[in-house]
Amino acid sequence: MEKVEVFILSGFLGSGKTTLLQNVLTQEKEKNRKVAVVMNELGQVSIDSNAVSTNTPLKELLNGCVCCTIQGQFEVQLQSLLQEYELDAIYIETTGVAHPIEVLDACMSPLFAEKLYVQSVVTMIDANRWKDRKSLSTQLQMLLQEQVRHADVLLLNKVDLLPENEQGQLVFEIQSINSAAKCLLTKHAAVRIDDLRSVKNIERKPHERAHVDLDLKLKTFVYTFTNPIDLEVFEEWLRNMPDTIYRMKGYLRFTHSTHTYLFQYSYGTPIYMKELMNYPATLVFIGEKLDPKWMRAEMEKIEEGSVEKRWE
Ligand SMILES: Nc1nc2c(ncn2[C@@H]2O[C@H](COP(=O)(O)OP(=O)(O)OP(=O)(O)O)[C@@H](O)[C@H]2O)c(=O)[nH]1
Repeated sequence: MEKVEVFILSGFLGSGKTTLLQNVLTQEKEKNRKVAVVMNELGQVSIDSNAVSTNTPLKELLNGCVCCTIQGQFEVQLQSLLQEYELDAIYIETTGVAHPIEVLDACMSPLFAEKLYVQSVVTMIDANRWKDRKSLSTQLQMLLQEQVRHADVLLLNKVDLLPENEQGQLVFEIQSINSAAKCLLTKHAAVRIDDLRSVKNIERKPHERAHVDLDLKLKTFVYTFTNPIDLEVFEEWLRNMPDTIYRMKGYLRFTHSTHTYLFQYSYGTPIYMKELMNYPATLVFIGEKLDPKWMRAEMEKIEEGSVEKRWE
């Protein structure tokens, strides 16, 4: 029996892992290959799973990181995928703070030795985030380096947002950490699956531990708005929020529109996309020093501010 190919998609919060996943799933569909997805999210609510079409087998691992707290669940999910489906490939989207080697270790369990073949660890890098990484805490800087160091393929993504004359320097920095990996520059994670394959067998290096729960002070916070909110009030809050909130994603409803919007925020860039379906207005926040009490009060202020705006 052929082993099932496994791709581990790693990379910091908001670097473009889900965008890459959508790209490769489209290509796999064109090739008529049967693939499954394992999606791991830090928070207890999944937003990204809607990016995977309903006919792709999907296992979600919420509220923890495969690389530390929920390794056991991960093995169970892999096992059930292998039992339920005849697969050509499995794509594993890790949380933005996962250590790639620890996820790899989980796939290398003796349980799967005869069934899985880990094709590559692909690390997405948000070009501007990398450039300004010194503004992150020391632990997060270390994690970013580790994600680069242990990749087989490095995708320097979002180069559309980076001046062309700065690209060379970033590639140089990244390659000086990991010269064996294949390094590609991408916009919206546009890459051919074959580029994620055909990599040399890289010797796995010993790694520094950087766990979500133990070393990093990253927390998640989830909030559901009861009523539509005012876009200006919300954006005012975005401009002033602490810079230790690294990632937000979820659905929002605004007073100016009847639509639900998919909202994505990573590294200073908010994106709103009209949704065809109506989802609850639930927003997931990921950051350091996230105090739930303070966050709840802030979200309530946005709701109150939106009501006041209506009466102005
Ligand atoms: N301008 C620009 N935006 C991009 C690019 N790639 C992805 N994005 C946007 O960046 C945001 C985050 O992308 P995702 O693919 O969700 O990132 P992720 O790594 O899956 O995020 P997490 O799962 O939260 O860690 C989304 O709004 C994407 O549309 C790119 O090359 N250029």
